[in-house]
This record gives sequence, structure tokens and C-alpha cells, in this order.
Amino acid sequence: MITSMTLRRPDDWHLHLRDGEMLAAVAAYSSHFGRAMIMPNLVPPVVTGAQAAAYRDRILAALPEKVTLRPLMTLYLTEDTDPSDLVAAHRDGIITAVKLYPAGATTNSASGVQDFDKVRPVLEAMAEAGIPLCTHGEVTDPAVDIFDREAVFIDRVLDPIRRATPGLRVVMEHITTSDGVDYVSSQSDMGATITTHHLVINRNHILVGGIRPHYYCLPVAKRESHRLALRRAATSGDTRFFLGTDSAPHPDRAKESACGCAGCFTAPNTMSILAKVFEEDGALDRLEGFTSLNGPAFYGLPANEDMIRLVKRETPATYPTHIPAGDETVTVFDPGFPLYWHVEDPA
Ligand SMILES: NC(=O)N[C@@H](CC(=O)O)C(=O)O
Ligand SMILES: [Zn+2]
Ligand SMILES: [Zn+2]
Repeated sequence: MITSMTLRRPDDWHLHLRDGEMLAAVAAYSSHFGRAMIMPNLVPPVVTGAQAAAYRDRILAALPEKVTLRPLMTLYLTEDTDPSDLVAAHRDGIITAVKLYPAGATTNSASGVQDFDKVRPVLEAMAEAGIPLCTHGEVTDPAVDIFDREAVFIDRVLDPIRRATPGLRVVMEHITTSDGVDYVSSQSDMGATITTHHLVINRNHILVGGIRPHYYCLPVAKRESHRLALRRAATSGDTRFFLGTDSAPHPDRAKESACGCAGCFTAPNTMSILAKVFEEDGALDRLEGFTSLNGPAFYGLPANEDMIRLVKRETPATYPTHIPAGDETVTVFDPGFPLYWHVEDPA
């Protein structure tokens, strides 16, 4: 039985760090990661290269001195995005990718795209410059059932965009369905992130025995067969799939509400949870690919040079159940099982 392993320092290819007091409260919890792709859905969103550079500086200032996490910035694509600003921000090393939110699909996505034809010139400029597009893959058509919104997005938006823009590198973010797995698996030049929580919970966890707002995120967790498809994809060794935690902190007050907002805060215990998931599936030898190798390979970046160590102990690792953030608290994702894998970070 394996009880310890050393792996390349992991990266988080989809992370929400927020801003201000929340940023200060959560940033250090991602310190086991080498790099993190920072989502731009602030209020107001990060839409220009100058805003991305300023946000990167605020993140670096919020990180404790000894933490080496490198934020990789994204721009929020709007119908008014200026292709030349975006290409310049990429050329100058300010941004790594661009994020597409269908308008209204998720938290702080009001400025997202409604008419996909309007962003065609930007997507073409991105394909030309080799700038990857990260997508929140859900349609917002009120006629489409919330559990079907990812599958419909593939047919109505993702596949047409990819066909119309050859050469555009696309990541389907936080996939939640076997439809997402199947689509990505059938494409040679795509990537997909999978979150920690979608490997652990299905929709019953959200709804059976009472509504559990801290399990509510978007795309919403689906039925068990979809969770199992995600587990198979993550643990398969297929290099198209990599970790994007989508750790998305919200004040408890905003989640424990008559209209609770979407997002799970998984940064603190992600690596312990993933070790347990991969161990259960007999795939500990593939954990490093998922957390530390496949993502950089997709983005054309080197894997991190340094290592972290995971050790399975007899007593569970302890994590805070809540963390303070200014006057608020944020609930840490509870996987519902003890976490015997401890992260030992030599840094
Ligand atoms: N995943 C979520 O449920 N929420 C994210 C937004 C997102 O990634 O869609 C957030 O910013 O809170
Ligand atoms: Zn999203
Ligand atoms: Zn997200």
C-alpha cells in the first residue's frame, strides 16, 4: 500500500481569488500551488490589459512573503473587447488566457457575451496570436433545463465556435457531465478542467435531506453517472484533463440565503481530497499528471521544478471549517469523509 508520494508542485488552472478583504483572506490557502489561472469575474470585471496587470499586483501584494504562487491572469471577454489590447496584453506577458462567460450564466457574468457573432473578430485574433480561450460552458436560454445547460452549450456554442475559428485553443472549464468528457475526448486540440468538488459530490448531495448551499456551484453537480464519468476522465491519464479547482469563496451570508450564490471554496483541502479520490480509484500514479503535468503541457508551459509530498497518516489532516474574511466568514468545502492524506510542502 502506498502511504507517501512525491509529485511535481501542482497548478490550479481555474481559481477565484476575488479582491480586497476576501483576496487577503483566501490567497494564502492556494499556497501549495505553483501557478493559478486567476478568473476575471470581479465587480467590475477585468476587461483590459491594464486592469489585469493592476489585479495581478494586488494579488502579489496579498500573498504572504514566503508563498511562491504565481498568478496567471485572464481577461474577461465582452462584446466590446478590443482585440488589439488583448493581443498586446498577451504579447507583454500580462495575460495567459481569455475567459468567455455567456451573459448571465454564473456569478458576476452580467457583462458576458450574448451575441457570439460580435466576438468573432476577437476569437480570430486570439487564434492567430495563440491565446487560449477558457469557457464557462453553459447556455443561459431559460427554456433549457439547468441540468442540460452544459450539453446544450457544446452543440449550440462550443462546437460552432471551434469550427468557425480553426486553430483557436479552447478549454472547457469545470466540466460536469459525461457529454463534456465525451466531447473533449473526441477532440485532438482541446483541454478541460475538472474541479475537486465535482469528483466528490453529485446532485443528491445538494438536495437530499435539505438544501446544502455550500455544495451549490455552477455548473451545478449532476447525477451520479456523470460524477463517475468525471472520475474516469480525471484518473484516466488522458492529458486533455487537468485540475482547475474553481475554488470560489463567497461570504456565508451570501450562500446561506433565500437566493444563495454559486461557488465552493475548496482551496484549503483540495490536494488531500484529490489524493483520496485517486487512491480510491487505484490511480495514485496518475495524480501528478492531473494536477501537475497535463495543464502546463496544454498551455505550452514547463511543469513546476519543485515538488510537494503527500503522506497518508493514521490521523486525519485538519482544516478549518470556516475562515474569517473581514467581517464575514467563508465555509470550507466539506467532502464528507476524513482526509488522511497530508500535504507536506518543503517550501
Ligand atoms: N463556479 C461557481 O459556482 N462560481 C464561480 C463562477 C464560475 O466559475 O462559474 C464564482 O465566481 O463564484
Ligand atoms: Zn464558471
Ligand atoms: Zn469559476
